Amino acid sequence: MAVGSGCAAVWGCRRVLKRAFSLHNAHSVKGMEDALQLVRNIVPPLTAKKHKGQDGRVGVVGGCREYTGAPYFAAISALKVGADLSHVFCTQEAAPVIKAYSPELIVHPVLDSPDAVHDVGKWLPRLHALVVGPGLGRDDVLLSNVKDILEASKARGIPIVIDADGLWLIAQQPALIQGYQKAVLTPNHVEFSRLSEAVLGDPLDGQDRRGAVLRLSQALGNVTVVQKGERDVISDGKQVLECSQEGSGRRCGGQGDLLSGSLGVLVHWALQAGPERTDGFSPLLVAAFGACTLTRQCSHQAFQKHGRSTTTTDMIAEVGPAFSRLFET
Ligand SMILES: NC(=O)C1=CN([C@@H]2O[C@H](COP(=O)(O)OP(=O)(O)OC[C@H]3O[C@@H](n4cnc5c(N)ncnc54)[C@H](O)[C@@H]3O)[C@@H](O)[C@H]2O)[C@@H](O)CC1
Ligand SMILES: Nc1ncnc2c1ncn2[C@@H]1O[C@H](COP(=O)(O)OP(=O)(O)OP(=O)(O)O)[C@@H](O)[C@H]1O
Ligand SMILES: [Mg+2]
Repeated sequence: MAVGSGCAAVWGCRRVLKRAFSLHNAHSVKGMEDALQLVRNIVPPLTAKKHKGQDGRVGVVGGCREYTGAPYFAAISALKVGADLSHVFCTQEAAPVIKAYSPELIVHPVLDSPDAVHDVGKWLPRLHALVVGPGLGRDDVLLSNVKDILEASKARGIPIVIDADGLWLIAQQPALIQGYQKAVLTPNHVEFSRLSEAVLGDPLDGQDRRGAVLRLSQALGNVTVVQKGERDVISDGKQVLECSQEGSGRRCGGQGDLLSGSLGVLVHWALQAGPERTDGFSPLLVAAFGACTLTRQCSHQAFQKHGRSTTTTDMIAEVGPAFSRLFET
C-alpha cells in the first residue's frame, strides 16, 4: 500500500492517512481494507513445519495482591490471538490465583522475591515480547524491580508493550524508555494526561488528540504511543493513524488488558515480518492498529450477545471469531 508511506510531512499527509485508517468514513472502505491488509500481511501461516514457541513466547509482568484479573486478561489474550506460550511474572501471593484461572498460563511467583530481576532475567532470552504493567500495582519495591527488568529487556532488544502501572513508572522516570524504538505505550485517557504532563509539561489538549500523541511520541524519541479512547490514536512520532472500528458503549475494566496482551504477540509478528510486509509503515504501528481493531471488534461482538452485562471475559471469548473475521478473510 502506498498511502502515506515515506511521508515526510505528517500533517501534509494527515488527510490521506485518516482516509486510509478511519473505519467509519463512508468513503474509506478501500482505505480500511488496505490497513487491514497490512495487519493480515504480518500474521504467520499455520503450517506443520513449525515448532512450539515459534509463533510467540510472550511474557506479562504484572499481578499483585489487589490485581490478578488484569495480568490474566493480558496473558490469555496473547494466547488466544496466537502466541504459543504465555508467561506471567507476578508476586508470590498473586500466582496461585492466576494459575487457578487458567492451566494454559505459565505463572512465575517471582516479582517480589529478593532475586526478582535475576528470576525474570533468566527467562528473557526465551521471550519474543514483554507486556509490562497490567495489574502491577504501585509498590515501590515492585516498581524498582520492574525498572531493572526493563533495562535488562532493552539490553536484549526485546519489544516491550507498556500499559497500566507500567505507565505510572514511565511517568515517574521517562528516561527509562526514552529512545527505545521497540517500545509501545498504551495509555488510557488518564494515563496519557499523566505522561503528557511528565514528559512535555503540558496539560492535555483535548481538541488536538493527534497532535498530542505525535508530540508525546517525538518527545520520547519515537517510542510508539497508542492513546485509547472513542477513537484510538496511534503514532510513532512520524505518522499518525486512527482506529475507529465499531466497538460498543460498554466500558468495563479489562478491555485495555486485552489490547496490551494482543499487542504483545502482534508486535512480535510485525517485527518478524519486517517493513516489506508492512509496506514501509513502521511494524509497530501496524501491530498497534491490529490490536486496537481486534479489541474493538471483540467488544462489538460480545455486546451483540450480552448487551449491558458484557464483561472482558465475554470479549476474550470473541478473540478467535473476531480475529478470523478481520484478518483471515
Ligand atoms: N480485573 C483487574 O484486575 C483489573 C485491574 N486493572 C488494573 O488496575 C490498575 C489501575 O488501573 P486504572 O486504569 O484504574 O488506572 P488509574 O489508577 O490511573 O485510574 C484511572 C482512573 O481514571 C478513570 N478513567 C478512565 N478513563 C477515563 C476517562 N476517559 N475520563 C475520566 N476518567 C477516566 C478510571 O475510572 C480510573 O478510576 C492497573 O494495574 C490496571 O492494570 C485494570 O486493568 C482493570 C481490570
Ligand atoms: N469512548 C470509547 N468508545 C469506544 N471505544 C472505547 C472508548 N474508550 C475506550 N475504548 C476502547 O476500549 C479499549 C480499552 O480502552 P480503555 O480506555 O478502557 O483502556 P483501560 O482504561 O486501560 O482499560 P483497563 O480497564 O483494561 O485498564 C480500547 O480498545 C479502546 O479503543
Ligand atoms: Mg488499563
